[in-house]
Amino acid sequence: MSTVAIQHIKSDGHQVILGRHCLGEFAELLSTEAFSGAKLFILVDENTAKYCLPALISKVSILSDAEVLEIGVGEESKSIEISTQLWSVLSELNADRGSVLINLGGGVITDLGGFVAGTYKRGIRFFNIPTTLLAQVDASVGGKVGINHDGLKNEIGLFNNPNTVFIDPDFLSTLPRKHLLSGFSEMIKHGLICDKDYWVKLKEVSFFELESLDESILTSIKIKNEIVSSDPFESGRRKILNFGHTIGHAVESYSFESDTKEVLHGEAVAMGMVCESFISHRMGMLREDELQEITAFIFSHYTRIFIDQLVFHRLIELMNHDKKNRDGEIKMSLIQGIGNAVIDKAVKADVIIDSLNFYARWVN
Ligand SMILES: NC(=O)c1ccc[n+]([C@@H]2O[C@H](COP(=O)([O-])OP(=O)(O)OC[C@H]3O[C@@H](n4cnc5c(N)ncnc54)[C@H](O)[C@@H]3O)[C@@H](O)[C@H]2O)c1
Ligand SMILES: O=C(O)C(=O)C[C@@H](O)[C@H](O)[C@H](O)COP(=O)(O)O
Ligand SMILES: [Zn+2]
Repeated sequence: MSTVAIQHIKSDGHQVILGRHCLGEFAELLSTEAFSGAKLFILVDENTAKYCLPALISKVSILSDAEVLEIGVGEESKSIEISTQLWSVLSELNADRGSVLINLGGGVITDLGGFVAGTYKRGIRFFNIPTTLLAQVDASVGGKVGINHDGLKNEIGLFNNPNTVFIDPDFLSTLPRKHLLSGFSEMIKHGLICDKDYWVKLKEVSFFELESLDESILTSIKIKNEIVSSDPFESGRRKILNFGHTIGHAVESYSFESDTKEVLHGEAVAMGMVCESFISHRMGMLREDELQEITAFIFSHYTRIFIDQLVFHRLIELMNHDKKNRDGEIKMSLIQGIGNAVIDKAVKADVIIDSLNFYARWVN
């Protein structure tokens, strides 16, 4: 959109509103009868408190009276301990069923905040104001909320939609490049699973002029929104959004328990997409040249994550916990050519090991 007019995208019973200046609509909404007298709470982490909260309050002045709940930065905060602390603080501050939680941050804040809002007193209203690329194009939309548990990603959670999602790409101006790239990985996924033209366009994206990203942010939100609206509770088609995640989540979970340096969600998904493209090729669904095209593009943006061959079996153990599995088999979402995903494909451990070796040894 290289700063297109504000977009209103209808979702499952709520709206996603996108655009620079869209927060003016949030200010209007909060001054309506539906929110009159409601106690307002804003959930932030240390970075969004510093980089995003002042801008939010200056654009939505009613929020200057809101209670700010600040948590530590990073994936570790997506935990039952932090959830418990937030439930307690809400209770101490007399939050009632009419109260409202505003999640201002990346995917950690929107996943955790949506979970806390959905469970506190059996559910209070909440808004998402995503401030990372990853949360703007993926995490804030679709209603999957939750926390990690026993070292497993998103093991506990709900489907719980916000009242409205307000996406202002201006927030991205302070986001470090590694987090921009992490979000870009989910955009690549959107192209690979259902839009070949978009995949081709993404090859031209520049991170030096952030405004040039706006058009792609809109495309990604439309893709994600269309998929989740067609299958909100992931009984079938929605599983295509999990392409790259069977292996990606196992790598992230492994990074929690090992000395490996922290692996960001999008980085792990980028690795997962290379491996799962290899598996798609091995199963006769993806041509060799397409596999090479995907792999070369991903390696041109992301450095290789090193995982010792000796722990490949541990990754398989972690994959045995994936939510898509059935009948004791690892079930993956794969691609049948670029732009076309398929679901529920049973994949044997030896093929997964081969894909991890392909990733570890790939050279252009
Ligand atoms: N629910 C879903 O559908 C869904 C989809 C994709 C990912 N996720 C989840 O999202 C999480 C990852 O989200 P993320 O990548 O946004 O991580 P994050 O929330 O940890 O944010 C990344 C970093 O950016 C900082 N930050 C946020 N906004 C900023 C800004 N505007 N300027 C400067 N710094 C800023 C944060 O403090 C953090 O350090 C993972 O837990 C993943 O599982 C959920
Ligand atoms: O919205 C979805 O559906 C997704 O799968 C989007 C993913 O990018 C996201 O990482 C999601 O949180 C994964 O969910 P999970 O069910 O595999 O835990
Ligand atoms: Zn993801």
